[in-house]
Amino acid sequence: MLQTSLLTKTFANGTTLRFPDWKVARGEQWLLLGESGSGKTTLLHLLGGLLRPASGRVTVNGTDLYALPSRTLDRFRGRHIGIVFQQPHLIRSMTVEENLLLAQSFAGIGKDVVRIREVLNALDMDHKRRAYPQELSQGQAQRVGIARALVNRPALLLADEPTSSLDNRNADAVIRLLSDLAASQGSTLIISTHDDRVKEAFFRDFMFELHHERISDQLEKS
Ligand SMILES: Nc1ncnc2c1ncn2[C@@H]1O[C@H](COP(=O)(O)OP(=O)(O)OP(=O)(O)O)[C@@H](O)[C@H]1O
Repeated sequence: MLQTSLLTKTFANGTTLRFPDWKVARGEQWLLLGESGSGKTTLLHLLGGLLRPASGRVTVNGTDLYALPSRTLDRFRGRHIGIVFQQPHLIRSMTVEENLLLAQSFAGIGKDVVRIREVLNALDMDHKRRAYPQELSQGQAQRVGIARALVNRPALLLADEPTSSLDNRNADAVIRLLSDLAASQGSTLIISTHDDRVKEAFFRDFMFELHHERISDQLEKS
């Protein structure tokens, strides 16, 4: 369902990152590993249609992302790709529910409050749907970020260091939720991390490892 070929990214200062090809099948759960600066965030942004590559291709469900005009790409991302960022970046003047309604509206999907409540319930956050982001704990805000990524039932769910600001208990809960929710709705999941807690939780799954500026190793644990 996800395929990259000959991907490179060049930044304004001339830094070029090169990524070998990667194929991910529908419903698989992967960890993207690598030390700080190895390119994990860059690769996730390329996969999520957020960062145009200098060359190469990203195909999601048969669609060549960067061949789409930018407005069509935005709509495609809203419908098919959910992204959990390191910090949830919720809109502070909007309640939890309004933040999720906005995600539906960006995807061109009509208001579906039933779906919003279903996702919030799954994350044990329904009681906070009328709360504003600044009234939430870090762990709660991160769960709203996950709800926003899941609300449109994305085929592809990308999470960039989702546990970096969380304590052990919350980190554990977030990983379990991401994994269970992705599995229950058939989403493909990719989590970037250098967090050992995540590696331990994902010992049965696939790993793609980045070393400095290139992905040099692909491991499959059984
Ligand atoms: N906008 C930019 N301009 C120039 N160089 C950049 C830019 N963004 C990233 N880089 C460089 O690209 C490399 C990869 O960065 P990236 O943020 O993708 O790494 P990472 O593996 O996600 O790191 P971390 O785990 O610290 O978040 C780094 O060497 C970084 O300095």
